[in-house]
Amino acid sequence: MDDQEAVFKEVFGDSSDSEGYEQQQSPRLEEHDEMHEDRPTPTTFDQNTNWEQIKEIRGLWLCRDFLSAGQQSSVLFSIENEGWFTEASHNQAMRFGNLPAWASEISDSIRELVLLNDPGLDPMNLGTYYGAEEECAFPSDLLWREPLFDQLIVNAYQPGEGICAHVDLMRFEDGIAIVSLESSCVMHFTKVGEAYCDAANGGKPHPPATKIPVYLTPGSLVLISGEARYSWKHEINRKPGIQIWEGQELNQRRRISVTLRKLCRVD
Ligand SMILES: O=C(O)CCC(=O)C(=O)O
Ligand SMILES: [Fe+2]
Repeated sequence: MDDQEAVFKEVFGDSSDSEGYEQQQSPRLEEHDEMHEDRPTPTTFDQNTNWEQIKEIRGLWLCRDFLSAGQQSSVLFSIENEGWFTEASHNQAMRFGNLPAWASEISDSIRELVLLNDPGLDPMNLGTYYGAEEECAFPSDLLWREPLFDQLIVNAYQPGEGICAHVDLMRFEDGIAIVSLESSCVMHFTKVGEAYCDAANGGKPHPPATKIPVYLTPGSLVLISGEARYSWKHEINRKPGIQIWEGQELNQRRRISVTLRKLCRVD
C-alpha cells in the first residue's frame, strides 16, 4: 500500500470490508476512539438531516457535510500528490475509465450515503420500504449502474475565476456529483431557455431569468440528476458582487472541485 492509499484508508476506512453503511463512513475514527481517553464524537451520517433537497429544482440535492475536515485534507493531499496543479497555468485535470483510488473512495461514499438516507434503494430491502423516487438523492437506476462514475474532472479556480452557465455535455449520462473543497462559493442555476439572450430577442430586454443560488461549502456534495441535469444550467460567477450569500460577499480563496460523471455507452 503506498502512502497516499494508506492515508486515504486511514480517513475513509476500507470500503472493501463488509461493515454496515453507517460504520463504513468512519470506521477508523471509531478505532481511534478506543485508543484515546479524550475521544471525539465519531462523525456518522445523520439519516434524516444530511441531505437537503433544493425544492425549486427537481433532481438537485446537497449534502453539506459530506467530507469531514480530515477527509477534505486527505482528498486535497491526494490531489496534490497527483501533481496536476504544480504550475499556476494548470487548472484542470481529467481522467477517464478507472478512477484514482481516492476518487473511487468518494464514489463509494456517495453510493453509501444515498443508501443510508434511502434504505428502500437497497435491493436487500426490496419490498420493505416504500419511498417516493423523487425523495431519493439519486434515482435507483443511476445508483446501481457499474461503475457509478468513470470520468473525473478536478478543477482549480483562483479567486475571481468560475465557470460559465452550461448544461453538461450529452456525452455524459444522467447523474453528476460535485464535491467542493477549499473555498465556499455560490453556484447559480438558471432554467434552460430562460437565460438572457439579446440577439434572439431582437435586442429587446428579457425578463430577468430565475436564478437559484446554492451555497457550496468546502466538503459539500451536490448531486444533479433528471430535470436539474437536463433542464437547468449551472454556473459559478466569481466576479465581484456576484458571490453573495445571506447578504454577505463571500471571501474568495482558491477553490478545488471534483466532478464525477459517467460517459454514455457507444454501441
Ligand atoms: O467546479 C464546479 O463546481 C463545477 C464544474 C462543472 O460544472 C463542470 O465541470 O461541468
Ligand atoms: Fe457542469
